Amino acid sequence: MCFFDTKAARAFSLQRLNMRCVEGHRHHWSNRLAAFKEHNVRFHVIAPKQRTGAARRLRLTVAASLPPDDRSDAEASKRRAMEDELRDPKNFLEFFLPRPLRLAFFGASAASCLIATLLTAVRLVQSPALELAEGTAPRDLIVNLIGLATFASLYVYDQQQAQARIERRREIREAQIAFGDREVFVNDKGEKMSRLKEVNDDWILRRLERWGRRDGMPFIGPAKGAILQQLVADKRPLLVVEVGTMAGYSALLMAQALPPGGRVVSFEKDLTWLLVAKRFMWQASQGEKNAGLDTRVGDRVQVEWGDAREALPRALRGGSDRIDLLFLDGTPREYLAYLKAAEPYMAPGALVVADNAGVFAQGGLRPYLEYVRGSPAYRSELVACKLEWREDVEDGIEVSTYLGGPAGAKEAEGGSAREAAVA
Ligand SMILES: C[S@@+](CC[C@H](N)C(=O)[O-])C[C@H]1O[C@@H](n2cnc3c(N)ncnc32)[C@H](O)[C@@H]1O
Repeated sequence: MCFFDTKAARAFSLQRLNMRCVEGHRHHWSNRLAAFKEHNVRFHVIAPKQRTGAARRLRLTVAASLPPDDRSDAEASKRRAMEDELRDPKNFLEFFLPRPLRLAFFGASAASCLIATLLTAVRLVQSPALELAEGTAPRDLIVNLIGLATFASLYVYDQQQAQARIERRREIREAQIAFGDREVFVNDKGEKMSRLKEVNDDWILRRLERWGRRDGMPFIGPAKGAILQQLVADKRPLLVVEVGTMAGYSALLMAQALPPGGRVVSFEKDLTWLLVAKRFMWQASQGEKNAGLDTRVGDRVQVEWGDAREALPRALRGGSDRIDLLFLDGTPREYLAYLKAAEPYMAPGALVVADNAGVFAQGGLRPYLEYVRGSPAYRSELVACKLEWREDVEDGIEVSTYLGGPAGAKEAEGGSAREAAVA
């Protein structure tokens, strides 16, 4: 069982942002814990919903042992029914009157109406004149027939609803397997099962990719992201500075590829994105995968609030750390200003990576590109690639090697220092 840091959750307004990790329902903790445990359901407590006296409701995400579709043995179907029952309640009534009780009630009521209808019919057949004269039998017959129809319909409706929910869950499971959030495994009884993967940095990246693809978010995307990750892995920087965090997608990608002791300092001027990114970094540090690491992946990213043109020098001034890799992904026409602000803090040989050097080459990025391509302090080249989420739009990443200040520039003129700086 894994409890998230509820204090940190509140700090980043998780309840308000209400972006749930995985599918789940709220259940009354004390009533449901034993049953969940019995059925091997794992909890991730995200945040307390509210605390009113003894009634403490918790938001749960369920990494449950969901049964597969092809199991037919009695024990498995019993477990499936129980799990469905535990997860089904949607309102007060359903919570206190679970489906087996509801079905028993509807079934018994329908049966009693049927019996009463038959008895009344027998009475009518045996002595029709008497019953018709008294007038009670026809009335009883109608009342019982209405009761029979009502309870039988409720019974069938409830069954159909249950089937529909089971079907919907199956579709959700299949979708989760397809986009990689759920894994299929065979348990020790030889049964094929599926379970949600743990929430960690990979999980967050998959989620951000889905979000980015669906809504066309300007995250760097998996194709350019792979190039960026490779640059980080090859360069092995101890200090990466990023301008433009947004949700933290590129920051996480770089953090995954850092050498031991490496960190990413990422600047974001928009407060909402800052909070969103901090939240994702916190989530990206969860899971068993991260527990085994010296520094959890999300913890390697430090998100700073402010316009990078002022915040960057402010953050680095006075420190001895030098930037080994600078990733520019803020406002295109400001790239040159970011670079100028970072230059005094860059280590010779540092890499400067600028996103969207293809789509904005003749627009906002022009002064920046002219600078890095024309300055003797840089060796620069365009790595051509497609725009994020688009196969039909050409883009590129400008990768520039900073050869140092005036000294670097002089060596650059000599030519041989370039190779040394790159190496
Ligand atoms: C293209 S998005 C960054 C995407 C992110 N790097 C990724 O790949 O996931 C640009 C972000 O830069 C931020 N930004 C723009 N100008 C900035 C500045 N001067 N300082 C800090 N952040 C800035 C914007 O608020 C926006 O969130």
